[in-house]
Amino acid sequence: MEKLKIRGGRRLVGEVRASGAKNAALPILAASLLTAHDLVLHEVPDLADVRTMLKLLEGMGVRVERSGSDVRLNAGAVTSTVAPYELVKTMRASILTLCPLAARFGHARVSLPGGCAIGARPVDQHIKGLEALGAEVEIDHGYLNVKCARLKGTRIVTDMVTVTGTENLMMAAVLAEGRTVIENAAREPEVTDLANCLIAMGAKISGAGTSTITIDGVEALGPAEHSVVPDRIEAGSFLCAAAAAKGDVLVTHCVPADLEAVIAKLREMGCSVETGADWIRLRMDSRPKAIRIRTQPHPGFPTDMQAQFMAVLALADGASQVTETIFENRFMHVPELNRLGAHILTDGNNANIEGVESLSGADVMATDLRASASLVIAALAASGESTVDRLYHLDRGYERMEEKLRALGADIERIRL
Ligand SMILES: CC(=O)N[C@H]1[C@@H](OP(=O)(O)OP(=O)(O)OC[C@H]2O[C@@H](n3ccc(=O)[nH]c3=O)[C@H](O)[C@@H]2O)O[C@H](CO)[C@@H](O)[C@@H]1O
Ligand SMILES: C=C(OP(=O)(O)O)C(=O)O
Repeated sequence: MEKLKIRGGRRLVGEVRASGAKNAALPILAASLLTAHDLVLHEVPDLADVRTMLKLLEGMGVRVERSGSDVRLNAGAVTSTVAPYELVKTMRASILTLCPLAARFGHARVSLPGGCAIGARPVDQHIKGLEALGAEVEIDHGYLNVKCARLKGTRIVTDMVTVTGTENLMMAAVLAEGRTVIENAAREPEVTDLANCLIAMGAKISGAGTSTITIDGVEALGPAEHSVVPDRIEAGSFLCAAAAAKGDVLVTHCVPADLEAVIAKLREMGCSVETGADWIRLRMDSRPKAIRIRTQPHPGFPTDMQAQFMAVLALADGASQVTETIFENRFMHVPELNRLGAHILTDGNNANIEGVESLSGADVMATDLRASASLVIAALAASGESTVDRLYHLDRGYERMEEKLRALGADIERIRL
């Protein structure tokens, strides 16, 4: 068992580089199934979720060569179109293999991901869209079974904005016959990054990054090389760490335009934030101001930053309100933040945060990926020692987080029990 031991109260000063984005790397790795040719990727972060996706693809017969953050994939000799429960249960993003498999091979058997800590997270929009493209989808024994001839382009309007839903359907449509239009599409930068990779493979896609994506299907895709976009959520997490613990931190290898809503809220809290072409510098020396946050699909404030902001707002001068509109159960960090001395009350999807002057170290437990980052941030700002348990959540989505924080002056170490 591994835990993080953090002695808080140190200012964070220095430079930290964001890794490639988990949420872009995962769909792009799945996109390798769409071609018999090599897909060469750069900036693939070394994360538990990436390792799970590579294991899933290898299990299907995809050849994977990995060297640091470079990965070469070849799905020229796929032997299985099954995504087994044992892997899917550890990573919901496994559902992203569903549409590439159906589009290229005409069949797939993918375990239903099921609910998770932050909410029920159904995949009905993925299924509905794939059916509209002409596939037959059946559920048996917890698996989605898909059969289809060549998919046929159509107009799809999703009931809500869904990120992996948009990505999955875009991957189905690239090999379909004719034109597909996805309305109410997610506009997240990771959707655009996947589209850019697919375009490099020979797909015909326009409108990615807007709510209408148009795809003209092609018969086959070719080889490509692509660099995964920087992780805006990791970058934002380091900015929150500096806002909570105080200091002067420069985050490099990031896209400030992808973090507009986050930067606006950091400024509203009183942080000094400067940006350049691919960097963000945050300076903070005072107590944060209390603010209101409402999570929204991109370009609104991201749900994946909600927990980390709550750690900062726990220390604000005054009362803040956070409303979570995307996931029904994404406040599990609240009782743990309260163990560190925060005063947070939740009521449905609202959290009221009565700012306190200081937090104090405690033993806390991570419940999901961003909740773990939130606890690390709070512990960095707290006086005394904290431990953060259940690190496998953190390791799903942060590459060498403790090393990167140590380089900024944090007193943090991973302990093995
Ligand atoms: C791997 C990845 O990229 N994960 C991100 C992705 O998750 P993910 O793609 O799973 O999240 P969605 O955008 O699909 O979910 C948005 C909302 O739609 C609902 N929904 C979604 C699909 C569906 O078929 N039916 C349905 O009801 C979900 O339960 C949720 O309430 O976007 C989320 C929202 O920005 C982020 O928090 C996750 O980090
Ligand atoms: C919720 C997240 O990931 P996933 O969709 O993989 O659970 C996340 O990245 O914050």
